[in-house]
Amino acid sequence: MKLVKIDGVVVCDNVFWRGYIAMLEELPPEHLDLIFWKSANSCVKLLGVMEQSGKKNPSKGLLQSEELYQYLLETSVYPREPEPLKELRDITATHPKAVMATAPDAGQLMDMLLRLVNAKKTIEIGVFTGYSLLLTALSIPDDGKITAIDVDRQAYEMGLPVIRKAGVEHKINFIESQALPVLDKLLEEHENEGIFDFAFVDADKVNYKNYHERLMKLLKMGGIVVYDNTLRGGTVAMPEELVAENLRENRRLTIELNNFLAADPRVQICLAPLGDGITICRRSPLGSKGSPRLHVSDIGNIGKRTCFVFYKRRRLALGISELLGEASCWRVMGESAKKTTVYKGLLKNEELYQYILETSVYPREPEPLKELRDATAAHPRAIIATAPDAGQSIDMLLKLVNAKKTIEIGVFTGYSLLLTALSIPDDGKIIAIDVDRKNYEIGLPIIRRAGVEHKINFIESQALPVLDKLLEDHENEGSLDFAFVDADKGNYKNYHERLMKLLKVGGVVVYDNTLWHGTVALPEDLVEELVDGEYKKEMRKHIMELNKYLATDSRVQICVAPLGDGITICRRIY
Ligand SMILES: C[S@@+](CC[C@H](N)C(=O)[O-])C[C@H]1O[C@@H](n2cnc3c(N)ncnc32)[C@H](O)[C@@H]1O
Repeated sequence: MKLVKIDGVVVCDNVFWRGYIAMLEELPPEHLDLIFWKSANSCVKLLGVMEQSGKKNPSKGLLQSEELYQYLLETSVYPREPEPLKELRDITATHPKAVMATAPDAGQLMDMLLRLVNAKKTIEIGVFTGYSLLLTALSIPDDGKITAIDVDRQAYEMGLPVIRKAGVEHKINFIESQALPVLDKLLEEHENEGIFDFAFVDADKVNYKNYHERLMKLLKMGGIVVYDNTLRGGTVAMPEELVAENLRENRRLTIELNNFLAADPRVQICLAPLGDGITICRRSPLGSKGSPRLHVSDIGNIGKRTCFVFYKRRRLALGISELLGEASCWRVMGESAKKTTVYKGLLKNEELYQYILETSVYPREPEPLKELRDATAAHPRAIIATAPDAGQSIDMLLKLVNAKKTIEIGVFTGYSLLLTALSIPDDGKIIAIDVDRKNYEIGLPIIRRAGVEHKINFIESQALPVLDKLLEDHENEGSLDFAFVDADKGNYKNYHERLMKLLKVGGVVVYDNTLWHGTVALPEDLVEELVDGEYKKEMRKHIMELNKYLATDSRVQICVAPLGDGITICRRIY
């Protein structure tokens, strides 16, 4: 590791997180004002280490820099945070354990999910001062109900005056108790089975799997459970010996949970690096698309343990989730780590990104998509393909809006197109537009073999005239359930204006590359002009403009997630 001090600033070249940690331990604190860190993918990363401690919402350390996290909060989250939530966040900041509160960026995604499933009956395990509870209460309708459980009423009482003032206390049934007996009590009444739309779990990690088992009965099909802290400050991707001793047990439990959820065929999942990492699980029928790429032949219990019996590539494997340690579970369901996905640099290190891919994304990626990803890897511009982690969230969103009619702007070799085609029903339709058919033809044989070509209407054209043509026919207004935009950044705002007419109310549009390798949070003079054939500086300007524009557009609810190269999810409100 090379450390150089220039004008009081410590500059460190080619350090991976291993060196980074060692470096922080070695250096006296007065040297830690600014560290520039040049990583393998030639994107300069800026770490404001000392500044972090003074922030009201310091990042939980998942992203490439504190600046990127603050950019996300200040551009997209805070401007839309309802006043009572902000007040509750400020009160919580005075609590000695303020770090436990749900992060506002994770909160914004939860709000989106609550509205997408039209949540009315929800469960919250782990209330603390009530940030996620209040956001849920503000999101659900006036006759909605939240069963909120925490062992400690004192912290809840810090937030209670704000909840009262916001006029939503009547939606909350706060129970001061251990959560397990409350869930078991609910399950004694058969009519409670399958009646909850949504659950949020942010409590004792040791019980997450027990909560999951109960929630699989309490949630309705299509209902959502969100688990918090599933990336644990990134420690899940670190070798144990590099993790502070007091964090090891939670790291171990989190790794176990992640493996368990990745193998659970009862849910479709998405692991997103928001807050401290959240895992979204959508309860779906056994054997449906989006469940692990394992053929589940049986599911049952041995004693209190849940067992999955599955085949993989014609070999029978018996995976007893609770009996398997992380290594053996991995062996049963893991993919060998082939790097066919280009890391876009948003997270604190590539290891964390690979962890998400290998734990939650690749094991569930349908075979044709994997094939298309491999075929794309040989393309000289493979970097522009939609990232599989972003793809997994798109698949979740498609399901949540029951998408049938969709549009895609920017097809390239067809990764996002194929995943959409696999996700929508057999009579679903996708209008897919790209100026270049040649690349689409790389993926086409795979799309054909997957038996989904009939859902696709590929149009080789500039996208704007196609959208304008669609809008000439009034019948097309409000006809689309979903749109994915991943093309020329300079036109995103033009696409948005058209899509606000073509999408139905409640429909979703996802924009790709909205964090642009993290350069949105870098000073302009640190951004390289041209990288891998992309005009970084110019695109950054377009993207930053778009982010500001979307943040103030009242026609949509938004959520920015650092998946792939950053995606912005917009749900049309009116
Ligand atoms: C980032 S790639 C799309 C990646 C794709 N979503 C995937 O899953 O791999 C961008 C694509 O947008 C196309 N494109 C650029 N400008 C366009 C325009 N004005 N209209 C239509 N397509 C355009 C490019 O040809 C390129 O294939």
